Order: sequence, then structure tokens, then C-alpha cells
Amino acid sequence: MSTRIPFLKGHGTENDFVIVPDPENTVELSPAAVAALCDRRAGIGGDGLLHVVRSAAHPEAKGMAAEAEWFMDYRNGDGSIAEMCGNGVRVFARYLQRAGHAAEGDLAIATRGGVKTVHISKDGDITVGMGKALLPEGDVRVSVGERSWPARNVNMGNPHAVAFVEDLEHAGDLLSPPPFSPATAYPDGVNVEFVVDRGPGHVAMRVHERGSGETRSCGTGACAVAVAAARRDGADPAVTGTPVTYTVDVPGGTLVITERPGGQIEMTGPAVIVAEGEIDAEWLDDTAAA
Ligand SMILES: N[C@@H](CCC[C@H](N)C(=O)O)C(=O)O
Repeated sequence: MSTRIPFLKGHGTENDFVIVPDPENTVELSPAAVAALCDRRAGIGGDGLLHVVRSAAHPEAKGMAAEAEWFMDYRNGDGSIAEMCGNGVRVFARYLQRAGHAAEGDLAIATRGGVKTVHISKDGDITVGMGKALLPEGDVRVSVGERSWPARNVNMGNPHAVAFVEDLEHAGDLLSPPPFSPATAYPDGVNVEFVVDRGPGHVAMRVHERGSGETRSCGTGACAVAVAAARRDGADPAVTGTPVTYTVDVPGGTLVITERPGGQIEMTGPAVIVAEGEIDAEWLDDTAAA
């Protein structure tokens, strides 16, 4: 009988993930293996994969082990690596709670974007301290078909281009990455958000994620959108000393983003585990090798 690898499936505002608990980092997850697992027809299906490893057991996270016991080794659905995943880190925390590795309250999680603190609350939502946004200077444009828009360049550990549009339908089918200019703006690719206003402090977005395609939510993207909207609206907590909160509707739900006067951004939203099972290791090896 072939070896079985435990997995779970979870989502945060319908940004969905295959979760592979692997405390001692013994499961080899090549890019091809991750893409096979995230395949929605031939695999389990997911926008990305959360490899759950003890920080001390992962070469990229050893240095964070004193601060955070667990490392979120996040991968995009195409197998590529990203610095950070805002919905993923909440789902990661939910898994740790379910597995008995964490209780309600605060928990530090190591990510490639540094150590993040999540708060698991009684009401079921999970808040994550996302750190500060960087707003690199430079004009960027993104386009879809004949239309193009100026985009705000926001870095949440990973790169985002935020475009305010008149109608979310103008983003089209988002089956391929929206072109951007100048072509040198994002040498490692970019996540692109299309945003419309819904009311004061309230916006809605669609996103094309680097390495995953259009997803029903993106946590880092929602934070980038909230910061871009705040600056557009003339709100900067560093100047006023007052926190600024935006509600961001995504196709899969709603996220609430608050930027504090020190620049720290907090994101609150749901995180759900929906299933668990076992992966056939022989299938995974064969598929990844094909
Ligand atoms: N869905 C995530 C972002 C995942 C990484 C992104 N695709 C990238 O390549 O930067 C989120 O919730 O933040």
C-alpha cells in the first residue's frame, strides 16, 4: 500500500488552500507537486498551498524559531513561491487551533515576509497584523483590452498594483495577467487589484493574483487597496494620528482593514477548515514527475 500524506482544505473569504501539515519538514513539495495538488480537476484544488512546518525545521525560518514556533511555507497554485499571503496566514492559524497547537488569543507565525501576529477571537474571525505598506514612487499603468488605468504601487511584502475603475466588469475575464507598463515595473510579477467605491470607507475589488489567476479574495491585496484608497481620499494615519478603517468587499466575502498611526495594518476576516483527508504519495510522485 502506498504512503499517505495528510492534508486539509480551508479558505478565507473563498481564497482557498490545500494545507499540508508537515512539522518536521519531511514532505518534498516541488513546484510540480504543488501545482498538481492545487489543480481543480486532477488534484485537490486550491488557489495556493500552506505547508505547515516548525520554524526550526525549515532552512528559511530557523532564524525566526525563537519568536514563532510555526512557519507558513506558502506556495501559489502554479507552484511558485510568494513572500506573504494574508488570507493564508489566517487559515494557517485556524489549522493550528484545530490541531491543538494554538488557543484563542495571540499567536506569532513566521512567514517569508517576517513574523506576523494573529489574534484568534471568540467570535470566529481572525485578525492578523500585516505590518506596514510600502508605497514605492513611480507611475504604473495596467490595462485590460482597450482600457487602461493608472495604478498605485503598493508593497505588502509582496507587490500589488491597485487600479480604481468605474465598473468591476471592466476587468474582463481576468484569464491572463493584466499587462502593465513600464514593463520593468515588476520584475517578479505583480498582483493586480481593480477597485470601485461602495461608500465612505467602503470599496469592492477583484484581483488577478500572481501565480494563481483570478481568485475570490486576496488579503494582502485588500490591505494594498485600503491603503491606496485612504491615500486617494487624503487619509493618512501617520499625519492625523487617527486609525483609518476600510471595509473591502471581495467576490468571496468581506475583509476589514485598519491602518494605525504607526503605519501598522490589521486585517480581520473569517478562516474556515472544510475538509481533511490523505494524499496518495505515489500519485503525487508520479504526477509531479510527468
Ligand atoms: N492570496 C494571498 C496572496 C498570495 C500571494 C500572491 N499570489 C503573490 O504571488 O504575491 C493573500 O491573501 O494575500
